[in-house]
Amino acid sequence: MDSSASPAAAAATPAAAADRYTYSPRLRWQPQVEEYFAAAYGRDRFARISEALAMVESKHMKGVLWCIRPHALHYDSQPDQSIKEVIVSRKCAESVLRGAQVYIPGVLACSSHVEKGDKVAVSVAIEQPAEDGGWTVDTHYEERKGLYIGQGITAMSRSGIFRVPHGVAVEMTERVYKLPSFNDVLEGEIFLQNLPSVVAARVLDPQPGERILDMCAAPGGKTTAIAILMKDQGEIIALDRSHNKVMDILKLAAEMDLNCIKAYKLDALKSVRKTNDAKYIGEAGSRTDAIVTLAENSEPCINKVDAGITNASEDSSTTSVVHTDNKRPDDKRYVSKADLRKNLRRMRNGPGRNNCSGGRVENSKGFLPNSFDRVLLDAPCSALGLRPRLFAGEETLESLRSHATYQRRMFDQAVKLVRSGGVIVYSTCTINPGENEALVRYALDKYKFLSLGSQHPKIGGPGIVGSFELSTKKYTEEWLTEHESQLVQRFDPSSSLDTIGFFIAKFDVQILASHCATWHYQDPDYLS
Ligand SMILES: C[S@@+](CC[C@H](N)C(=O)[O-])C[C@H]1O[C@@H](n2cnc3c(N)ncnc32)[C@H](O)[C@@H]1O
Repeated sequence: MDSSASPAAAAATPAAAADRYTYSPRLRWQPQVEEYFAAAYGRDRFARISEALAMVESKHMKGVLWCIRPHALHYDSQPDQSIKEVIVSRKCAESVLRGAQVYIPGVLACSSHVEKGDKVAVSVAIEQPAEDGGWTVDTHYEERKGLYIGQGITAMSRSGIFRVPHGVAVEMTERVYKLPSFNDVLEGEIFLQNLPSVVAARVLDPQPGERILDMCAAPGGKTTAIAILMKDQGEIIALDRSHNKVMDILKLAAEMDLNCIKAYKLDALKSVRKTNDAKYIGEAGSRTDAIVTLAENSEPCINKVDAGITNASEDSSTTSVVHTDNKRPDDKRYVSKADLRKNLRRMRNGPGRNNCSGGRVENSKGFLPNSFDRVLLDAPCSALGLRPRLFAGEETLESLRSHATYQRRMFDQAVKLVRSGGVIVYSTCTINPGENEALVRYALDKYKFLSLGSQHPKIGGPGIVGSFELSTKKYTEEWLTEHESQLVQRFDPSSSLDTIGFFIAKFDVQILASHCATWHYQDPDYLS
């Protein structure tokens, strides 16, 4: 925070002031990234996407579309007084645009002589290109035209703002986006979600009684949407690697009175349980390997166990005995009885909130292969579809590629965990084809038993066709064929739906006839 900084003096003429106090930011990208996206989308479409990303998306509620546009705000300072202004950081501004107040850590600069209760114009300082080729934030930046986000009343004087570490600095009274606040409105009754997230849960098409894995679940928006679609019957395992975020999932599930959700802290990259027979699992390029493991070491889903063999499971004779090597009968491996008992206790106690006691969350050791009917991988990503975004220059081609690598590793886990005949839904909130279409390409090329399934509802547009080759020819990225592009859905922020940028692919897992017998064990009809 630069306490000595003072924003530039007010614009000289009323016309210049009117021009300056508008909201029309230009999103900046790293040049190579800009080239890459221009190649994927075409220059004009990418310019429109870029413009849309800097704006707040429309809200959809119960079929009602709240279409919002920034409106011009007349900043009326007292006659004969210079404009009093507060400059905030980009992150702070992105929150303010979504309805937050200006908090002290977000204030970068403040006009001199600002007292508590003064009306101030609030503008944002965004990274500008620096001479060394990097980016710099300049609170004195003279041309802060089009970076005005509203006005408010200061909660303390200028010296207070730079002395006190926390708290509200400016209570916003006028915003360029007039968004209704839903804070604490109908708590537990409604949970606001963007349209593509709701669509992703529906595309998964979870059925009551099924066992679902939500690999990256926090804060639980899609998890709870899935639970509602399942009428709270069945089991949803919701994972996140962050303890506090798992708490958020459990809190949301409790608020919404959803009992079929079990949330665990687990790194999704380790979500396939390491059993001693891991060598059978193989690199799942071949489905047969994975299925052999299931046949020998199946962990039926809890609801299905409930349907028929609950008490029998407590009998030690039902403990799964796994021969890892036929030539060495002594070398038997047992799935821990303690784990089994713990699972049974959990079944008796009921799922959901019981997982959360005294602010602690359960860790999970992972899950057995082929043990889920459906898997949702709402992957951590570059988030280049989230709006409003005021700067995108921090992403490089290398950082985008590293997101893609991470997602592929997670997808590999999803493939191992889903059962034959099951479904995987992969989604991201980024416009980056490297994390979307290129992931689909990777999946279809690597796993021949996967195919793209048709999606319902389908309201997004098609995927991107073709490939990208970096001019140095060291890097090529393959996207989709024309046919495949029609099966995925892409939410383009610049389209008339006016949503965040989002991508959804649905994969159907082929049923392999030669292993049908394996699935009887998991079939609820068979168990009951
Ligand atoms: C896109 S958000 C998920 C949003 C969520 N599905 C929803 O609808 O509310 C991605 C989540 O992945 C989690 N995450 C990132 N890396 C992870 C990992 N290796 N294992 C598990 N969770 C991870 C992050 O903590 C974050 O909460």
